[in-house]
Amino acid sequence: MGEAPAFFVDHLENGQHTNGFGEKTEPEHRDTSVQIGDRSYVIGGNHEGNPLFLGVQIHDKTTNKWFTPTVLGTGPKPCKAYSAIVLNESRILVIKKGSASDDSIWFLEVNSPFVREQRELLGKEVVAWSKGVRGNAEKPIVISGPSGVGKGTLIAMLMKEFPSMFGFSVSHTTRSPRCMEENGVHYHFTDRTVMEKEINDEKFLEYASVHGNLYGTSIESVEVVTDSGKRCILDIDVQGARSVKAKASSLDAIFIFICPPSMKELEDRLRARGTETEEQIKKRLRNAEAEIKDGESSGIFEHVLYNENLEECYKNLKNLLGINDDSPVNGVEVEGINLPKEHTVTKMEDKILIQETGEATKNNMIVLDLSSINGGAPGRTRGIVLDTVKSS
Ligand SMILES: Nc1nc2c(ncn2[C@@H]2O[C@H](COP(=O)(O)OP(=O)(O)O)[C@@H](O)[C@H]2O)c(=O)[nH]1
Ligand SMILES: Nc1ncnc2c1ncn2[C@@H]1O[C@H](COP(=O)(O)OP(=O)(O)O)[C@@H](O)[C@H]1O
Repeated sequence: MGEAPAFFVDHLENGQHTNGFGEKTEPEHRDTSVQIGDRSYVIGGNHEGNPLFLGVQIHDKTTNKWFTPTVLGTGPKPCKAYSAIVLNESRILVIKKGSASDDSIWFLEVNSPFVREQRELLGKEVVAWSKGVRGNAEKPIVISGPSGVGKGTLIAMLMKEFPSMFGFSVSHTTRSPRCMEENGVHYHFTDRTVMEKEINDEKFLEYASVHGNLYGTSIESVEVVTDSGKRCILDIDVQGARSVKAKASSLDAIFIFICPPSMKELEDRLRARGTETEEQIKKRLRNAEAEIKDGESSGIFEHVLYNENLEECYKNLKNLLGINDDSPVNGVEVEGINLPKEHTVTKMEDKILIQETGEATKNNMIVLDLSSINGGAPGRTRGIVLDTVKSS
């Protein structure tokens, strides 16, 4: 603290603070800086010597002092170069150049409500990272698997650990409620005639007859989750998954199939659960063989998880969704934003124009529309709308 890092002295001498967007050019490593009020934020290098964390340093003009703030949230890993631009007095957009497609847009919050609250709480200077994700990138998750494999258990674990991140699409069914099942929470329990009428009225995204009962996902049940800003989880059978996948107008979802370690174990779990009659158990086990075969070989499911050890399977599910133990707050795996390695950045109101540069380019432009961004630290900044404008 107090001592100016060498790179920044250089940078100030270069006088590159014209439009709140700065960049220092060194062959191997580039740092960037932006100015908000009396403060300059330098982004680059490592944070306090940790090679896994991108560094943040602050220079306060009024005191002419340097300091390293406490950095909250899982931030970006260092890379060779960054662009940064001030969005408003509380947020800096940081773009990693040429980095992995799901890791290029970040927000450094320097004076957001969360940062102010933490600053007060901790009694020191605080900034916070939040990863940017595309508005349409948080794909719904379709989970299928035979009865008793553990779908409900895994979904309940996700929802419990990440209540603000995931929402369950509550299906309609004509089967009777089990004890402990609540109408509107586990299922919308309904009559066959009512449900058939609603299916005819196009109120359902998909439906199927499973183990002798009708099950279906109403459009409304998915909308309720999406409107709440959460990522929708659907627990549906293989037929339902197939029809969701087949419809072009349907959900662009991630399809996961859960497999049991063996038929014997599946039977043991179903019996131990004690929610079905002997006849129902037999029917479910008969159907399970075909479901597993379909799940593993139909091409519907991009991911097959084996639920032998529950904790292990849950960990694998979280990994698959991009949530791991190192990033408990930052959420889900999303479709990334592929930024050109060489580019310039310009801000026009709520839009960020990223213009591809360099010899071998076609001068395409990427437009980030930030007018609908939401969320933020702690967690992701969602709602980025991205458009590519190809030069003719
Ligand atoms: N197609 C479809 N299947 C569903 C829906 N809701 C549940 N299912 C499936 O129906 C099957 C039976 O579900 P349930 O009676 O709750 O029994 P469990 O699988 O043993 O918990 C499971 O394979 C569920 O994935 C739905 O809305 N649509
Ligand atoms: N990996 C596991 N090992 C042992 N029992 C499990 C495991 N996963 C789930 N269970 C148990 O198996 C039963 C069926 O799980 P459940 O989540 O109801 O399955 P599904 O929703 O797929 O029908 C439950 O009693 C649950 O506690």
